[in-house]
Amino acid sequence: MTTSTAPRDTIVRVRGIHKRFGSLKILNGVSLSVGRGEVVCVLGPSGSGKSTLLRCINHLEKVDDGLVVVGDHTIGYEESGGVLRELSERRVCRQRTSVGMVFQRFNLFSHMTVLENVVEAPVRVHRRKRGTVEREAVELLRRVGLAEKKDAYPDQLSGGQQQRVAIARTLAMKPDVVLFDEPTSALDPELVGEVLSVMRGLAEDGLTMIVVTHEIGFAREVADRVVFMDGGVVVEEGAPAAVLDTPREERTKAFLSHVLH
Ligand SMILES: Nc1ncnc2c1ncn2[C@@H]1O[C@H](COP(=O)(O)OP(=O)(O)OP(=O)(O)O)[C@@H](O)[C@H]1O
Repeated sequence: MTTSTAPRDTIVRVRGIHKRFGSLKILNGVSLSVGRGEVVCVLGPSGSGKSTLLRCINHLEKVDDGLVVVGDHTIGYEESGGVLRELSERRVCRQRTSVGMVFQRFNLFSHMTVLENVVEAPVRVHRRKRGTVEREAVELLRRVGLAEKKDAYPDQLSGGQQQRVAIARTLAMKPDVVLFDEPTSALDPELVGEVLSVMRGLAEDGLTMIVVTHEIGFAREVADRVVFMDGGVVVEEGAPAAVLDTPREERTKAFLSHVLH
């Protein structure tokens, strides 16, 4: 958490995005700005569109309307002569590397060691030198507390350890922002704490994070801002204490009383 009150550069701008699946409207004009180094936790009931929002931010889903700007890039588009043109899938893939994503299911490559899992994408996608990437990967594994497991295979690790490797793998791409989609929901309860503790450390180190979570305690403690979504819109947002302890909107109150009791 950042205690400074100085204004921060905005790194992510989500502008009025709409997304439907068939006749179902899932996002109905969501806007969100995230400052560099800011931690934003997104809360809301099941089906409110939280995962879809993250998937639209990194263009895993294409929006029907609206724009997502990360740093200098309008995700999925390039500007030429004041006109936005859609990028080819190959170029979107490269652009997408500025937006890291940690999923509920970590899907590590089972035939690769922990170190190989972390090194694979920077070498393949960014075509960086393996030696340099390996040194950085060991440092990242140290950061998530798993340097001693670098030669292990995923099935030799607990779920919590695999998720920590997945976090290191995401960081290895040096993203401008990391999206976490319920990163602890698939874990046994006793393994949740170790992943949240790694995420808390990354927040303290100044990583820009958007975290969809049901962990209200984490949101209260680590978030700079909490965003409450329902029905595909942002219902309320603000400092964690304001949204969680003195919510203004009835829908936020109803959700919190349901999850906290
Ligand atoms: N690819 C898809 N095709 C059709 N419907 C989808 C697709 N992806 C999501 N949906 C639907 O969109 C709605 C919102 O889903 P989303 O996963 O964004 O919600 P959520 O707020 O993250 O919920 P949860 O907390 O349960 O993960 C759900 O009703 C879901 O079934």
